[in-house]
Amino acid sequence: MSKTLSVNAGSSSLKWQLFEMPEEKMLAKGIFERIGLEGSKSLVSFEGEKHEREIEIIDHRQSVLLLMDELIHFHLIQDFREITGIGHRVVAGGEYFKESVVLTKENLKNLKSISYLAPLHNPANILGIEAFQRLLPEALSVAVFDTAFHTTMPEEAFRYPIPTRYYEDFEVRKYGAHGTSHKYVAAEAAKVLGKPLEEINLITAHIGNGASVTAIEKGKSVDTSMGFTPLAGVMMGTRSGDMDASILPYLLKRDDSLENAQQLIDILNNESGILGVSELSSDMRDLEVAVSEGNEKAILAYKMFVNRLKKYIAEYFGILNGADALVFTAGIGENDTDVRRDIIKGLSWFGMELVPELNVRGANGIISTPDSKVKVLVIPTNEELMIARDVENFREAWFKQILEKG
Ligand SMILES: Nc1ncnc2c1ncn2[C@@H]1O[C@H](COP(=O)(O)OP(=O)(O)O)[C@@H](O)[C@H]1O
Ligand SMILES: CC(=O)OP(=O)(O)O
Ligand SMILES: [Mg+2]
Repeated sequence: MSKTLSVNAGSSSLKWQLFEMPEEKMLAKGIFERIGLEGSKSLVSFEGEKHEREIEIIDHRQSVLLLMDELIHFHLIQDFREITGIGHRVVAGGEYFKESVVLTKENLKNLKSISYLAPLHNPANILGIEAFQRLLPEALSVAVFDTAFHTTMPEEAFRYPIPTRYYEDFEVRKYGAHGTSHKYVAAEAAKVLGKPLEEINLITAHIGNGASVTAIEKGKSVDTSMGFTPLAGVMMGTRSGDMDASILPYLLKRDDSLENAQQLIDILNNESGILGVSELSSDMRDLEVAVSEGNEKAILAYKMFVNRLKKYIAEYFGILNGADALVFTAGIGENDTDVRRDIIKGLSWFGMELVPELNVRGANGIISTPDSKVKVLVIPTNEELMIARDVENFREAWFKQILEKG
């Protein structure tokens, strides 16, 4: 028996779970949410108890320090040495990391060199990795990549229609993200549907602060909405999603406050999406309060958000030549009944209809009518469990290696 800590740093949150492995017994879990926003808070739950406190959390660095404090404060561990394995979500692995790896010095160095593939995420992921390596130098430290699940995409999906040399010389291609989540919910959805994953096609919609839609054919990712970086695809909390690249040089010329392209990319990553259009907040809960008050910018942002999701979902019905089910997950996908209702309302032609009484917050399973040709499911994601499993896989190999060495 050993304790494994999974750390999942998202763009607006840091989620964690402490497991007893290999039993997969969840000992405690928590989330630091609305990082960098007003009203940030920490939630910790264990043994049926829930602890919530409002606390100003400026950035991911602070959330890592708070996590360390909370593990001791709530007596979840007496000593950090009880944690013998720690798994980190890392968003981008690029061409170099196609599967989970032990974070050796060499791997960490290579990881640092590809932060440009996920500028909002990889630096925060690395910050967590280094903080815990300092604290737990003996523990097995593993990186689990969002991009790994998407390595099965065919070339026609992952290439951009730009000169071939940009792919061959500079590895410009689609990598996708949220793969650990898409993979987890796909496997869980197959169980709910009572069909082998290898025999069904699914469209999974991971809608959190970052959002992506994936086309999954017989258990394999064949296309996904995020691209070279997690800036692409649907509209998000602070990210624009897809747009015409010609807008970049145009704005650089027109907007005197812009000095270089990087500044503009930062704006597309941090000041766009729901925040940029609503001029209010990046958080869907705040947006919906403003929508209910009749705020026009908020209403437009909401409509645009739903519109982009509908387009990708519809596109993937085409890529898959039909799907057995559409799966909603992540912060908005799991909790937001309005977003689910409005997406499905516009896609009824594809054979999906919701049962309003089933489309509730906290739903877990099928929420569509028995007659729906395509089932609609809500599956709470569990990236942390997937991460802990990968740590465990390495631990077995690691022990074997030690035994073999005698
Ligand atoms: N009850 C809820 N209703 C609507 N949206 C919610 C609810 N709970 C969380 N969300 C939204 O989920 C988003 C965060 O999702 P999450 O998956 O935690 O993000 P990330 O992992 O990208 O940081 C925020 O926009 C938040 O407003
Ligand atoms: C890749 C990505 O956007 O992740 P998150 O949704 O956790 O920000
Ligand atoms: Mg997330």
